[in-house]
Amino acid sequence: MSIPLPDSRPTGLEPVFALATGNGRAAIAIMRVSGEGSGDILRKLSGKLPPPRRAALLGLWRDAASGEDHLDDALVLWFPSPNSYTGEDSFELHLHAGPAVISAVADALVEAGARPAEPGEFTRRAFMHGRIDLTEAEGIADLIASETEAQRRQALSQVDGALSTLYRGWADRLRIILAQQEALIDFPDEDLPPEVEEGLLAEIAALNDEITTHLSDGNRGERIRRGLVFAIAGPPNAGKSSLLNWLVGRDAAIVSSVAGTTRDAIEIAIVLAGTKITIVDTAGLRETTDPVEAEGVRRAMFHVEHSDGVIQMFEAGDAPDFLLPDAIAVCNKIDLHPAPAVIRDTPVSGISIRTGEGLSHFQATLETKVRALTAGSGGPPLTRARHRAAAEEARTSLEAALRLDWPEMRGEELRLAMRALGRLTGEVGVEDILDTVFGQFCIGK
Ligand SMILES: Nc1nc2c(ncn2[C@@H]2O[C@H](COP(=O)(O)OP(=O)(O)OP(=O)(O)O)[C@@H](O)[C@H]2O)c(=O)[nH]1
Ligand SMILES: [K+]
Ligand SMILES: [Mg+2]
Repeated sequence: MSIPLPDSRPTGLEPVFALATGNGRAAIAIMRVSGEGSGDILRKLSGKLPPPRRAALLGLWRDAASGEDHLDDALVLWFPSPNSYTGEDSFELHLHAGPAVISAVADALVEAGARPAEPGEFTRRAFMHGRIDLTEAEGIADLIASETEAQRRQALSQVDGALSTLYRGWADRLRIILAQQEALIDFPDEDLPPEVEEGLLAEIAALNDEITTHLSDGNRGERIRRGLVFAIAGPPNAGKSSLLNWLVGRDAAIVSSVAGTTRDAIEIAIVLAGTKITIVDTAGLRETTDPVEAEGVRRAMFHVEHSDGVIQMFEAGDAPDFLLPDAIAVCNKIDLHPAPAVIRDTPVSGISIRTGEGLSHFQATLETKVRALTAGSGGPPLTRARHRAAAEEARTSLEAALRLDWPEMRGEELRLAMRALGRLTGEVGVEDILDTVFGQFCIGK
């Protein structure tokens, strides 16, 4: 016989509300309310509670009992705890999206005892009530912010628990390692065969290797999340601004025959190979006495150093002496002169922005580069500096544990590694970072 679950269970947090849909003209606006006492609020506005998780068309009043102030007729969804996004009693009102309707309903909710939600508060509550862990909450924020296929896929897999499963798997293994280490501490080594300690060290080394592999992913998850940056660099008049304009499909930067036209770096985002790419057009690199142009050159060098990739551009008939490491070499104006096929073993893309020759080949080269920078094998990639820091901390402690012979000290390092893994999923010691994580959300999520 199974014991029926209670209809709803109190979670102790005051009711909050927010618009879950965006501003601007729309047919429907969804107002979400969550927290203890949400049922009473819904009863006050609509006079009743609809059956759980079943859409019901109900009239809403400032006070349904007195029939005072009819606010709207809305589709209402009632989600009793724990089967809701937050894990709390909550409900949704699908309102007619007029600003006057929304503000009247918001006023009525305040009058009924709810307060406006903070950014990310619904998801924070979902985390607090154990509905999701911290990596899943971050995945939700990323999914809401996703603009490209690659971002969407990565965020969704994180929401579905890919990172969470990986990190929990490590924590489970470390828990067993720790228990074995405790046994070694409790029973002097003469009582235990040496294989026990050897096996334990092998386990620590294996876990350490996996975390190291996870960390040496070339930052692909972080890159997909924030997008890649490619700088176009080269001498004045190579056609850098012309190439930017071609890539973004509009006249974004000034093109002229005057060498030194571009001074400020011009950054424009496009989507290439399903990935967000910010293209940065920079000032032509040359010695100059003009202080404004010199500042432009300094900024160009900064972008070359801090981008994920460089498109090194030059004119046909004016090949450079050296190529930047890993740069895509592009020779422009092949309508005027032939391009070299390679420079120092690096293949060169010959193009003419004027005639269009070679441009589709160049674009394919760029897409290949983008894929190479974001492709990876094996498990899900970490997607935030926070993940990297905690995984690095775990690795540092595991490496220390491998070096230490004294069981108590090894045990201490293993416990530190355990803490670092717990922080990844938000199980331990994360109070100080919650504001940062959830503060990045929009209001209403
Ligand atoms: N013949 C020919 N001229 C081109 C081609 N592409 C660009 N140009 C011309 O080359 C000149 C310089 O182009 P820009 O795009 O301003 O060059 P840039 O590298 O941005 O120059 P700076 O900003 O001064 O460093 C302009 O007059 C363009 O019209 C091409 O494929 N063939
Ligand atoms: K120019
Ligand atoms: Mg330019």
